[in-house]
Amino acid sequence: MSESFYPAFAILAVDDEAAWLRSVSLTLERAAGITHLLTCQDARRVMEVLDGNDVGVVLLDLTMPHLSGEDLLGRISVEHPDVKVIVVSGMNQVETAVRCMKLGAFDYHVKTEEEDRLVAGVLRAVRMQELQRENGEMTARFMSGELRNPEAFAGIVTQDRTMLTLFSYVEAVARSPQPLLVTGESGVGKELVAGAAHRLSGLPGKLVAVNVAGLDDAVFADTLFGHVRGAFTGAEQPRRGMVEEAADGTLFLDEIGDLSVPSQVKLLRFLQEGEFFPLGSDRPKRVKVRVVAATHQDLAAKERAGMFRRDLYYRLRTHRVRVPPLRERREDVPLLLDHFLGEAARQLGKKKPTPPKQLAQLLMTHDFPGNVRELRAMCFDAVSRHRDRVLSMDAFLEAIGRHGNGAHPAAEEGQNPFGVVERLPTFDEALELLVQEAMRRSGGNQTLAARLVGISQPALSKRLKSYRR
Ligand SMILES: Nc1ncnc2c1ncn2[C@@H]1O[C@H](COP(=O)(O)OP(=O)(O)OP(=O)(O)O)[C@@H](O)[C@H]1O
Repeated sequence: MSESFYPAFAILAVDDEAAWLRSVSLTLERAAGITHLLTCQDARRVMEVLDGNDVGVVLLDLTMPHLSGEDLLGRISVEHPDVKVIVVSGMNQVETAVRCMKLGAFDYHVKTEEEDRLVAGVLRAVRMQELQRENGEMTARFMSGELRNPEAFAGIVTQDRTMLTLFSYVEAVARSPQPLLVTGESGVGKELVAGAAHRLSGLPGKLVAVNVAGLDDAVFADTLFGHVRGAFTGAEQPRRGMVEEAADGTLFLDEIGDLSVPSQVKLLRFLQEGEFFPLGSDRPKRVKVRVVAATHQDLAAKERAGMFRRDLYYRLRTHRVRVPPLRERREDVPLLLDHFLGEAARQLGKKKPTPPKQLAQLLMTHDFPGNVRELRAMCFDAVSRHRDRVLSMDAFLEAIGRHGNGAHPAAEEGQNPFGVVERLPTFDEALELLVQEAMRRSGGNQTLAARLVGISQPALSKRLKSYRR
């Protein structure tokens, strides 16, 4: 069975009339892209089909020879309670509808109603089934605490518990067709998470990344949806958009918080309908792509401020993860340091340098506003300057502003830390507090504590001794 069948489970249509089965199959495929459909004309075979296939939704006729739809509904509710049954009856009778709902039907439709309503009902049942499955899978994954495919995260170096829980979540929702929203500060590794989500999705198509920041609406539409020949002056050739490039794969929309409001409308329409119009064309195209969106912005705040459409926001955050900043997982710093020193040495054709013992400890005291990207850049800079066997701390000290050059960043920003203190400490008290904090941050390492506050180790040691007296 092709991977691109939608949805992941089958929809079983049961009716003794072959013409209705044909018509409903065509309608569901055309209007909702549903291609994973089984049909059954003989009511007596339905339980056997359910036992032998992964069926999530059943469309059930009520009046059939041999076995009534109501009897079947009762059996399905008992033997396959997770399956959503939509009764599609020839009769518009309230009493029958009420009886069916009591027997466990998910929904009740009448054959003569407009087909849009049935399609919407089927999509509701599909979504409900998907959510139920995702929920079950996530619970199982969290309970076991194990990753089924740890290799999908191999490029993401971490030992942090929050990150490992995030991996379990991403794995659990990876096969969902619904969007995944990845938030977190710049440089935390959001793009790496998107890559893992794609690898785990099992989708046969490509991962296509588009940075939507700064795209005006026309460029956004052209980039995503492409154009036909002659769509605008200069459009001499038709061009496929990124959505088509990502068909049966993943479309990664980076910096989604910067999307203009008109472009938000276009994206929402595509997410809701699964179809789009290339520029200059009035023929809709339909493709299946999984959307993963990322932003370093606070989308909830943007939504509250009216700068991000609420409907799109809720659609995008169906599944969501927040990648924590590096300062919230400082124990990752030594691992990442080792990883990037190795990577930098390989790329620069050098032998991997040995870092001084205190380096990791020093870096763990830094807040890394630029997160993992900042640490990576520091390592590359240090390795490119490196000559001797042991790596010099200087490049790192410079990068984190501890080299005695220039003022402390807090002072530069006009935020003197003593500004908030009611009673100013005396000079000696302030020094003692500073030394204590440096010792705390350096984990009791005097050499490192001395570097943090810009004095020599013997001078620090002398002060410590004087405090003990
Ligand atoms: N845990 C990690 N292990 C190894 N490399 C990482 C890790 N996290 C981030 N990186 C590396 O750091 C750099 C920044 O990561 P990435 O581009 O994924 O961040 P981002 O959150 O998408 O940033 P932005 O918001 O600026 O787009 C990349 O070179 C990436 O490979």
